Amino acid sequence: MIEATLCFPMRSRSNGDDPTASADDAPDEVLLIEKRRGLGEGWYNGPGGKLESAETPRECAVRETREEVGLGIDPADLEKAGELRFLLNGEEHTFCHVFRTTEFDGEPAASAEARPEWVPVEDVPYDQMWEDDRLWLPTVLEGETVRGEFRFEAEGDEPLDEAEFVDHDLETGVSFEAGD
Ligand SMILES: Nc1[nH]c(=O)nc2c1ncn2[C@H]1C[C@H](O)[C@@H](COP(=O)(O)OP(=O)(O)OP(=O)(O)O)O1
Repeated sequence: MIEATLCFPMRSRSNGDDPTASADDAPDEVLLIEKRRGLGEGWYNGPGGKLESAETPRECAVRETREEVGLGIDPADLEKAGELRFLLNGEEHTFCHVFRTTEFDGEPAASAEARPEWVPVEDVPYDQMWEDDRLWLPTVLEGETVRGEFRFEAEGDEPLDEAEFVDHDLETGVSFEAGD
């Protein structure tokens, strides 16, 4: 079983040039990446990746976001927003911790792994993402929490991103342990 993370940096568009903007405006843009290699290559997602040994999910999300798009994040500024379990042919394939943050340093820059892009929340390209994302990501981008299980079926040893998405269970408004 793979343990992995996804991180969704968010900002408020109106905090740019708009003189009527206030810092309290709800975040309405999310930083997505076009993934250039690995699982889900060619699709949009948040920065993220697999945990390295002795790393916590928070540390992994911070490291992957720095490596993939160059943003600096304090682990304490990550808000836990979801836990997703991906099953392939009935077996647990990946357990993914989802984080959201509005606090980060720097400007996103492309890397060998990822091309970053700020996207208005209402324009998230769900047709160019994992099929399960449309089920849980809108809730995460609204500031809520999710816990889900997503079942994929494949013939032979096809990877998860070539498998067929068959069904799911999803809960919203879940609580996570402090420090998760
Ligand atoms: N069904 C799914 N929906 C989704 O939105 N993201 C998924 C997903 N299944 C896997 N992921 C994400 C979680 C994690 O961020 C990433 C794992 O992909 P990879 O194994 O290719 O990791 P990386 O490309 O980051 O590789 P490393 O840098 O070697 O860790 O894919």
